Amino acid sequence: MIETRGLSVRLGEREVVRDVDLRVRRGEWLAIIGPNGAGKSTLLKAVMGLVAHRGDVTLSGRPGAGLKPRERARLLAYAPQTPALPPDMTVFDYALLGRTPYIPYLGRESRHDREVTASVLDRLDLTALATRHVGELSGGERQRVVLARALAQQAPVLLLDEPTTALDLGHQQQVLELVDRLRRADGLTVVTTMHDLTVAGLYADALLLLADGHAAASGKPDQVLTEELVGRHFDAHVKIEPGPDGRPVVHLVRGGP
Ligand SMILES: Nc1ncnc2c1ncn2[C@@H]1O[C@H](COP(=O)(O)OP(=O)(O)OP(=O)(O)O)[C@@H](O)[C@H]1O
Repeated sequence: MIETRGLSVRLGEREVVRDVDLRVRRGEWLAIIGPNGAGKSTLLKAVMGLVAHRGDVTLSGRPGAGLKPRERARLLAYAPQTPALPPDMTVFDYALLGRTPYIPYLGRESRHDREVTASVLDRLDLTALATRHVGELSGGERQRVVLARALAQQAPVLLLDEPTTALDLGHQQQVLELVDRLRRADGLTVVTTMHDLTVAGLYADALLLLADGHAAASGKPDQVLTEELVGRHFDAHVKIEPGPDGRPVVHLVRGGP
């Protein structure tokens, strides 16, 4: 479970996240949507404790502010949008870093830690790349390796910053289905930022539309993905229709603004 109250972040002269309250229960998936620069990544970083903020963050009932890094890492895993990867590290060793909250230092990992890591790599189609160096990977392969590290952490809350932007269609589906299975089977709580509004509405239970740092709308996908709200906040001309399962499908209309 994850909750924020009055979360605000000031960067330089600007308040880029303003007074955001959110609540995601165990096993729920919240997708944060919004135009470029709306504050989506900054909001995730504030929840992670990576940027100074005002307001409260509660993780699985515990105040985020008092948590030691190792305690936080056992509660919360995070896959950033553009992480710096150590180029000479192998894919396996990089994913194994996800186990560091449970081991004193790398090299002291148990057989269980290596098994968890191998299993995550397998589920993300990365076993064949396990001995390759991270610096030699394609963009989509790197993105899946970063996700593998976060999943190897086995924390009850997973924060993913645009997790599928570099992925081909098949790997997008593989990643989203895997995360979806984990939340259904294990009660994983998921918060993602996403630009593909149709995909956000397809997988998430709830959407938060962030505009200029504040929560402009929130609710079920069909309450947030309306032509009026999307048109206004993204400055886009769209048509939105229910898909085969009733979830909204967002189409761009040619000749828009
Ligand atoms: N270190 C910084 N100092 C000052 N402003 C910053 C800094 N980092 C980000 N910003 C600004 O904060 C705002 C929010 O940025 P953020 O990356 O959270 O947006 P976003 O919604 O994730 O955008 P995108 O969809 O483009 O990834 C932007 O206007 C950005 O320019």
